[in-house]
Amino acid sequence: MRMILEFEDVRYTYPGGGSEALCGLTIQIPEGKKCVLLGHNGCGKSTLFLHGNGIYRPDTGRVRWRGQALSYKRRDLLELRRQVGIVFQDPEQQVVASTVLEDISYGMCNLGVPEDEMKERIEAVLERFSLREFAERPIHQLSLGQKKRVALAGVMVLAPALLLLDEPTAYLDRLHTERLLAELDEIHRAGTTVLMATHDLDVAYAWADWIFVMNKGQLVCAGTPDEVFRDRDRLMSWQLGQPQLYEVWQEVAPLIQDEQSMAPRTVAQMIERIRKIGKKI
Ligand SMILES: Nc1ncnc2c1ncn2[C@@H]1O[C@H](COP(=O)(O)OP(=O)(O)OP(=O)(O)O)[C@@H](O)[C@H]1O
Repeated sequence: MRMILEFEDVRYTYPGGGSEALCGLTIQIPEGKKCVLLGHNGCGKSTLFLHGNGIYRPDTGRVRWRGQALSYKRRDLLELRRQVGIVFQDPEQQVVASTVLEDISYGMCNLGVPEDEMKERIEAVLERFSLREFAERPIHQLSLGQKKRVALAGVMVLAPALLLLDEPTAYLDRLHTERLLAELDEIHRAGTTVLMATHDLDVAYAWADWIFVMNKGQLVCAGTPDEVFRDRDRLMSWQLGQPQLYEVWQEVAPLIQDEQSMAPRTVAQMIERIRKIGKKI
């Protein structure tokens, strides 16, 4: 597995912030995966992201992009930020211009993308994120969910190699959560590595193919969803639990004598497995 972004023993304390936010964080983000980052409030997820595109610089330790230690020179940082896109938890932090169109153009203007190419990319992104009808709309007239889409579109228009998303499903209803996950699948299929921080264990379980768990500024676990969610006591010690579907399956599998090692990841998959076994009985 090739690593796209790596942290090696990174320590970071916010100026005047008291205790360390990252306490020797070592993590390797594999290229081409759909990754999820779990961890309780304040364990350092956002701080990791802000180191990932060089907004913050470690006090000690190293961050590597595609095997190379980050350079913090202005020009190198601009290039890094084109490749590592961050979608913040709160779109108000991110969506800065007065209309959707202006906002989506903003990053490309900063990078000096030629006008023709800019137009092409904007068209593609408006289409892809179903934002055409909002293009001329003042941002303040949009709902929170719509602002989140604009923030994602504004990052994706730069075609990053790695997309870091901070709690993208927070405050979204079920339909919009499913729609977002489908869009992230699409983004991933088109070649972008995705790392999503979330508190929603069910979303993590249904969507991720690789999961990281952070606790108190360090990485404490990494693996497939099945590996990570197996040990309930360990998860509880990090103030996490198990996804609902996984918990239900632990009870159901012995009853229907399903011995496959992989648990189902969605309700639809679980129903299919139960039906199959039912037919045999
Ligand atoms: N600007 C700041 N100044 C001082 N301390 C900060 C600042 N931002 C975050 N911290 C502290 O750094 C630690 C890590 O915070 P961070 O926001 O990275 O956690 P998180 O895992 O993203 O949390 P959440 O799940 O609540 O979003 C926390 O103790 C937090 O209080």
